[in-house]
Amino acid sequence: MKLVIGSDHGAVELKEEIKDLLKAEFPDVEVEDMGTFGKESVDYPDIAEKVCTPVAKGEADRGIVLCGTGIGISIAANKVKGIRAALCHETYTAKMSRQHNNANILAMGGRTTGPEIAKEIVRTWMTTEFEGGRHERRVNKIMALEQK
Ligand SMILES: O=C[C@H](O)[C@H](O)[C@H](O)COP(=O)(O)O
Repeated sequence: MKLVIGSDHGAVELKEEIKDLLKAEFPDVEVEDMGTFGKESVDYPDIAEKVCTPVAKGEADRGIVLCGTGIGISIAANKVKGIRAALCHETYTAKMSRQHNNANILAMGGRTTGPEIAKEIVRTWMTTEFEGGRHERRVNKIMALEQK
């Protein structure tokens, strides 16, 4: 699996924590960091585009996007055709975002979610599969909205 990750200046530390977790616990996952790499202020829609474009094109399987709250970057991510981004603050929604919504992007906030909770969310999100069935019909309807 290939995973792309990116954050604005509001979550650069959380991004590093998550990369460390992925390296330690998911060594088979290829991780590409799309930035930002410092504390200088950047615009989260630019980061969302950098992460979501390869996922939408099928060049990466999944992505993780981070900003101060996770709100702005998840809104931006969901504007990219083919993206289903889920903003998660705890593990239940992370699990459901995979089982029911087949989320291909996980969004979190570096100013709202502590590193240990965030790591649990990532573990859950990385290891939960889409259930399909009735959920597939609904996800297909979500994707059909992009054509209207
Ligand atoms: O939803 C947006 C994110 O939380 C941003 O990280 C936040 O708006 C950035 O704010 P500031 O420019 O004040 O650091």
